[in-house]
Amino acid sequence: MAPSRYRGAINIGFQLSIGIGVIAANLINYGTAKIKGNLGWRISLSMAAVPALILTIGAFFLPETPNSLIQSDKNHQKAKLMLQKVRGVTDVQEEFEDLVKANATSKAIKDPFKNILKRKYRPQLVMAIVIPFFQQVTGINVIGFYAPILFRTIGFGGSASLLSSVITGLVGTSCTFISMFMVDGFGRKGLFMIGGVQMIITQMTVGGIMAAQVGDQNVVSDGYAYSILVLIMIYVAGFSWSWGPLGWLVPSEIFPLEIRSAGQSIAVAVNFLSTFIVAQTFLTMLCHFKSGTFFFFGGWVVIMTVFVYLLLPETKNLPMEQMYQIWREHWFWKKIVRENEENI
Ligand SMILES: OC[C@H]1O[C@](O)(CO)[C@@H](O)[C@@H]1O
Repeated sequence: MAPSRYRGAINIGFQLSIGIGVIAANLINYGTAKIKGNLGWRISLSMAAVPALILTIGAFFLPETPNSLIQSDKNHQKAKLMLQKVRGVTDVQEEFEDLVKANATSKAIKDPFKNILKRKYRPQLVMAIVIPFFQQVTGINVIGFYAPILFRTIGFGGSASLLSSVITGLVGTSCTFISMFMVDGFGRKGLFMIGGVQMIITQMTVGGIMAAQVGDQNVVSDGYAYSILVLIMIYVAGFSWSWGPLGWLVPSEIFPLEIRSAGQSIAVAVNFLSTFIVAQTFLTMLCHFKSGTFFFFGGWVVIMTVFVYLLLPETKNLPMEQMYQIWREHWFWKKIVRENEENI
């Protein structure tokens, strides 16, 4: 329902909320870690139930949306009244008719998972898989999990964990906020390129410094330690205005209605699966690759930046109904989707 001119900004609210949640969790952990005895971790763990509790109680007071009233075919008049209430105006006829039409269309859709396998949807299927995968192999969660140890290793001592939460939290959230203002004007591809280059340079440089400086004693000079801190901040900034929000936004806007539910499910499943795999493997990877870990993820960012440059069309400001055109006009995808146009 978001107007196409603001679709990017509104969608980025999702990643922004994740970022605010991460800051809140980090600060709670920092505070509870100071509690003596073994009460700290219990408080920290149980605080995770607070947002869930608010949502659960809130659900009891949540009114039906106009959409769900139309969907359940209960009462169109009630749906219209609800739409008027939500919008705060009485003239909602046009939007109401759109909703009824969209509902009829979505009811007519059968087998979205079978549809998405058709050749004409190949670009969308590829994007549904690779974009969330790429978001995770930027290595963001490795930096997030490993940052406290990294900062301690290079000599930041006790303040390391607060420092890392400030870095991954405040820098990240502010840059996601900036992304909200840039995404519909400047475009998705530009942000992907800038963030990608930032992450490549910073990861390669941190890897280089770690390889050259961290010996058996695990100490680096102050100058190098501060350089690593600044480099990690630039890396987090790069992620937070590119792959962080856009890794959710782009898959959400490229699927036509016929495959939207399947496409979104695949994208979210690939994201969580990739997050799980990276989280489960990065400790072993750090033990074996050491500073090579930074080159490994940096290498992925090179691949994904080239991929976006060559294979992802710009999607800013385009109404969702016209999105199918971008593949027909694209130098590569047109060969895949056009050959099969008679099969639409
Ligand atoms: O939402 C996508 C990703 O962004 C982060 O929240 C970091 O800002 C990650 O923890 C998550 O995997």
